[in-house]
Amino acid sequence: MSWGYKANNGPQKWVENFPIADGVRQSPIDIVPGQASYDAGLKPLNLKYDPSTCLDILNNGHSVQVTFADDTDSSRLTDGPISGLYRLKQFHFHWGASDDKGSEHTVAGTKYPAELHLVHWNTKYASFSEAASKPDGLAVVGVFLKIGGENPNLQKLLKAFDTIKSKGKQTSFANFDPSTLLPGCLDYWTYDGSLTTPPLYESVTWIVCKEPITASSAQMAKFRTLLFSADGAAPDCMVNNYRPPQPLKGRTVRASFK
Ligand SMILES: NS(=O)(=O)c1cc(F)ccc1F
Ligand SMILES: [Zn+2]
Repeated sequence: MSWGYKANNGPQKWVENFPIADGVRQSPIDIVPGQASYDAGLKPLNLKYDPSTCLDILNNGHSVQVTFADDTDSSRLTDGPISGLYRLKQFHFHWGASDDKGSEHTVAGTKYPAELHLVHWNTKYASFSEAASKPDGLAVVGVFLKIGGENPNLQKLLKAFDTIKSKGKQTSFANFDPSTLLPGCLDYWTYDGSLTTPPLYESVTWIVCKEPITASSAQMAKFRTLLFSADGAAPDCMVNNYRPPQPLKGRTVRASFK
């Protein structure tokens, strides 16, 4: 049986097939603002996304993912805590069964209803796959979602959900600008971490935005209509697809803001 988020295949069991689950730089973590160190040397994030690189939207059985053409530098991240240029590969979300949980990172123990991850890979490597296992291979920008007014930019994604309800479904998805999902203020926390799903590679420079974006409770309910299960199998709601916070193990969390 493959990994998932249930009692019999979830985060507490992943270590059996992926021993790095007990590693020294695992993600997510609880971010405690009072314990983060302000680093004046941290640059502002420089994100430039080209909507024409948006390819498709997919239910991969663990999340909903929007994939981008990454054969050029036209959608990329530079500056911030990283050196070099990292290309956008995909973004996806993690969310709960109810509005009181769902994010992977937490802030002084606070869970948000969802978390967006924008996944970028270091162009010093030849591809995402090659970069994914290197200590400086990936940079993931995390954005919290909180309950508020309806988010019109999220609406474009949600409209596609009916056609990708079950695992393995995908559909073309063009001209979406992921920068419309970023908060106005790009203050961030950063630390060295890992993928939050198997294979849990310790290859991620995490960049977690302090300011959340909003989603309405109805929009959050739409995420919960997606299925972990494939067409024809017993329907299994895609909810609680988040890993809980992991031990800091001596790591420092830096803040780009005072
Ligand atoms: N949740 S994550 O951003 O750490 C992540 C990104 C990937 F590209 C692959 C696996 C992952 F778990
Ligand atoms: Zn993620």
